[in-house]
Amino acid sequence: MNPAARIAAAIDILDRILAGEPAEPSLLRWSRASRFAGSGDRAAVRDLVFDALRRRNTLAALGGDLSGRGLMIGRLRDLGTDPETVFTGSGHAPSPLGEHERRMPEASPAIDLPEWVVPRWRNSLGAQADDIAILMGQRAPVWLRVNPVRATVRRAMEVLAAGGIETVEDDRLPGALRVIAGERKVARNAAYLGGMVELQDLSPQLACAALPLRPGDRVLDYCAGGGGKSLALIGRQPDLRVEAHDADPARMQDLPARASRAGVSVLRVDAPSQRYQLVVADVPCSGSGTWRRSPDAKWRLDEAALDNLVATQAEILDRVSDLVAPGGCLAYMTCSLLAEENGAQIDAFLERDDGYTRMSQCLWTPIDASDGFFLSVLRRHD
Ligand SMILES: C[S@@+](CC[C@H](N)C(=O)[O-])C[C@H]1O[C@@H](n2cnc3c(N)ncnc32)[C@H](O)[C@@H]1O
Repeated sequence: MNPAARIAAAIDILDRILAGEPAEPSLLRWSRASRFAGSGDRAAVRDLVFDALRRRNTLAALGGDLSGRGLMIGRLRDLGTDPETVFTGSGHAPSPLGEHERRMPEASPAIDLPEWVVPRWRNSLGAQADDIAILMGQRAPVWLRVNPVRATVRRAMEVLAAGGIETVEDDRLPGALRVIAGERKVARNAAYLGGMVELQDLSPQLACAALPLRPGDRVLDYCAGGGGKSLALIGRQPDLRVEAHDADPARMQDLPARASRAGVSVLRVDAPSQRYQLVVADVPCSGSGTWRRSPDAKWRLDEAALDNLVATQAEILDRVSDLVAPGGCLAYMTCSLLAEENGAQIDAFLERDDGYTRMSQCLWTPIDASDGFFLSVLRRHD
């Protein structure tokens, strides 16, 4: 496919997404119906669609319309390319620009967030709010966590490099590697398949590194999902006894294979009833800190869904508060940047439950780390 044909494909997919279809199924449907498209075409079309969703308001303003065509016209203008050179109608290129599309719209600065989110975003992030919104319009870097059970950092970097994946270490955390070339090859690389590295963004790695852990501690990962936090914690302290729980056990189905690849063991528990030295609650959230990875989610979230998430988070806090041993810690985490899911949620919990003291609290953002990620560590009184 030539560049114009890829843009034409992205226009069709974006129109379906704007009509309400989720992004991944739309892309999959297009891939299945387009056997002629090679892997390079599929990756390029995916990038066009996701780039457009990340900066939807900006590109729609530049393209004069919130539609697949408007977004692609806006993207070309943003890149300094005259859209008429691409929208030619010849071959598989999109049809020529209409009269209204040819007119360059008056520049109006746009923030790439849903309108209802903007006041909450600014209220949560203060003076950095608009800069963070701009960073959320860019592609996310890929980060790896070296698993010390399987390899040294140097060895992991060598195995990755042998497969064409270049990485650099990061001053903020030993064992965190930023991928600077070959991102798409990671899942097929021997270092990944052999458990030397896991895909994990820098910010949750920093959060896991900040948790208090002692050899032999009993730890509960209460919202374990695929087990990213469990594995990161055992990587730091292999003598932990980690148990994983999730309200939806199917979410943990990959955990045994991931743990065995990493050379560690994690016990899955249906109904935790013991007391633990550390309980991690990596609660369901808006994902607003990861919107550059899943920009579709940014436009699909609505106020009612956010209210439901905030209520679920409060219920989880109330439920896990009794699972922490006296003197132990509760680590509340979200990949959100919104105060109501983060600091305000913890303030409200501490008002309801006087058995805890806040030990530390941190919000990482793309300005100082990578994805937006929140951690609050609370200590249960003896
Ligand atoms: C942010 S994800 C967890 C990601 C995971 N910790 C990781 O690192 O891969 C939140 C998880 O919480 C689970 N969940 C939702 N409601 C829950 C509840 N009431 N109790 C326990 N887990 C819940 C979801 O099924 C989901 O897997």
